[in-house]
Amino acid sequence: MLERINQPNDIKKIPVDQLPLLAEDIRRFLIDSISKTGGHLASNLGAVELTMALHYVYDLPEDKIIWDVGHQCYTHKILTGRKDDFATLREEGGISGFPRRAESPCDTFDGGHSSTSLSAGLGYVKARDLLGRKYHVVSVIGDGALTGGMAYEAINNAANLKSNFTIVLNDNAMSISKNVGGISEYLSTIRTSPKYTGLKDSVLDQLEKIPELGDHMVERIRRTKSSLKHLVIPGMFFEDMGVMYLGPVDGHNIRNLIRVLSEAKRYKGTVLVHVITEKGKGYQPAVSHPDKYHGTGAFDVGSGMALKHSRTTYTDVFAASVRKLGTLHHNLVGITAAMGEGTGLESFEQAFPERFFDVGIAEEHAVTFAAGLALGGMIPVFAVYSAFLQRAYDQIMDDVCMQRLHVIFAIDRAGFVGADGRTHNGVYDLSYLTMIPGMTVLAPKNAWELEDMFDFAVRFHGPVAIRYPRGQAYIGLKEEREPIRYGKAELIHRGKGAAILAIGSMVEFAADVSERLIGYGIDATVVNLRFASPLDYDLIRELADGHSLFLTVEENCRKGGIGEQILDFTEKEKLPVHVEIAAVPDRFIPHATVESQRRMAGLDVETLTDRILRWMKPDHVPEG
Ligand SMILES: Cc1ncc(C[n+]2csc(CCOP(=O)(O)OP(=O)(O)O)c2C)c(N)n1
Ligand SMILES: CC(=O)[C@@H](O)[C@H](O)COP(=O)(O)O
Ligand SMILES: [Mg+2]
Repeated sequence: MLERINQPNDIKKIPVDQLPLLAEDIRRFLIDSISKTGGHLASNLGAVELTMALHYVYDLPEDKIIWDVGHQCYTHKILTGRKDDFATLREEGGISGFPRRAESPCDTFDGGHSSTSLSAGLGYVKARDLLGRKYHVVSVIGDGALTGGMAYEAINNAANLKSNFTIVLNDNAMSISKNVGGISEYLSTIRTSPKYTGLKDSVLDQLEKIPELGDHMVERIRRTKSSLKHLVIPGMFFEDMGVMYLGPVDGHNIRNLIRVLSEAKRYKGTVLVHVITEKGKGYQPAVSHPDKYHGTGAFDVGSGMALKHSRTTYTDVFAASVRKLGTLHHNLVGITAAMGEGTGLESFEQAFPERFFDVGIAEEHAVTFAAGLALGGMIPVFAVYSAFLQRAYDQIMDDVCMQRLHVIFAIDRAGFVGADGRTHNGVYDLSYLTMIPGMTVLAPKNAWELEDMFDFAVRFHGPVAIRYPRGQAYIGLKEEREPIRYGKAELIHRGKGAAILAIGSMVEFAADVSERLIGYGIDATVVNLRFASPLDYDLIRELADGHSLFLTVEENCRKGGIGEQILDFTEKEKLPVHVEIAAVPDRFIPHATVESQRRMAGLDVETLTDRILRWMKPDHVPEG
């Protein structure tokens, strides 16, 4: 059946009663394909029928389907002619794991970060109406993404709309972990309420009874609900916000989905179709552990076991540290914005459930919530991915830093992240955090230093951020373990001529570069900066004597990074040293392996070595 799908709208040539067979084929394809490349398996398995129904009802690329986050868009990619590209999913030069407008005219909004689809959809709707165009706009949002504040800002803005805007709520009761909070409880009440059952039947019964869907169908349903307002009516929250609610609908019954979506398409106003799906559907290991298969590496389909086993990660080190600190400090609390598993904070949750807060996908709230906790006498640790913290910039600045509050930011995925690509690369935090007055920013060179930095951060008073990369923790330079002192760098090796000033993940590279340089007769100094803010200007000033070259190395963008700050300092102080800056260039680096992304940015041992040789030995001919 899948061989009949080669371009957008091919699905419409398949009779409705055969669509379940196509769904089976798609699921088989997804499991087989993702087991080889890795990817977001469970969310995609759950959204197969929903995506098929959307493609059946709407005309692409004229109509616009906007996927929230976008991690569930694989069936959409298959149905729009990209099936054969799945062998390259999330690989360098291959298709992205998220919708990308550059990849297909059927991708209408680039995804990656959560809770944006309703705002983007409403923007399309307004543009359509103003320009007198006729296409339809559908935003597909998960129950997890619906915990994000932007979604409500958009719903608020969509009130009283007089033209069609369809929101599909794909509710599987899961974020990455189990969805939590008030909205999740509300949705669960709708799903399970006995009062709802009768009403659900009546919605579908009415649709079933009408052979040709009447124009006024939705209005009739709305009137019926209004007259029953004194009961607990499913979706009344949305209705009260001015959004027509349809559902809940079984998200694996394609025929019903097509009928309800066709009806929603006719409605003049904002309509929300509440679709119930099962995350991981069709693959038992993913149904049993949707969190583990939310995003996965390559795995064996038979056993469900991962093909690669990673060694201790920085996330593991953080998890152990924060748990230990939780035992020592009874006022330490952990906060996550729906990333308990990814950040390792779930280990703290197991030990101290009453001191753990999953606030939903609400990074802005998490930061100001932490500010309140700090003022109330707690030591909050907000564990968050670097790229997602970007959302909460104003809150970090005004609510935490201006009030000099002791909030600890545990910033995971700082640096390149590989397969998720440019939306998830955490290569801006050193710039956006160090420019805030009073913010202390650290980055560890290895596993032990991360532990030491958390000990330091808990004893510190004031806002403090520790950033560390995705993946395996570096276990070299174990013997270099000077105590952490505020604003002080660690001198790993004192040489002469050239000094490499590196931070975090790049200290390992600096050590490798210095070893290579020995072969060229250069005894380079190696500095582990440790603090990005405040920088150790005393040491920098001291090193300017005896070194004609500084190579600064950071896995962060050049603009506003530590390299620029050191260059600025040496110029202001008129220090007799040339500063070479190795940092992420001024462009978005696409998905690839982390090694390759670093190479694209010039952050690899060969390039760094060449940069020093070019300065120290002008006759040097670069390798390759
Ligand atoms: C701003 C932001 N924070 C966190 C994430 C990480 N994240 C990606 S998907 C997801 C869960 C989304 O749940 P839901 O919308 O219900 O989709 P499902 O996976 O259940 O299909 C989270 C927390 C993100 N992409 N963006
Ligand atoms: C879609 C999304 O934002 C997350 O699922 C993300 O892909 C997780 O990344 P990690 O694999 O680094 O936890
Ligand atoms: Mg969900």
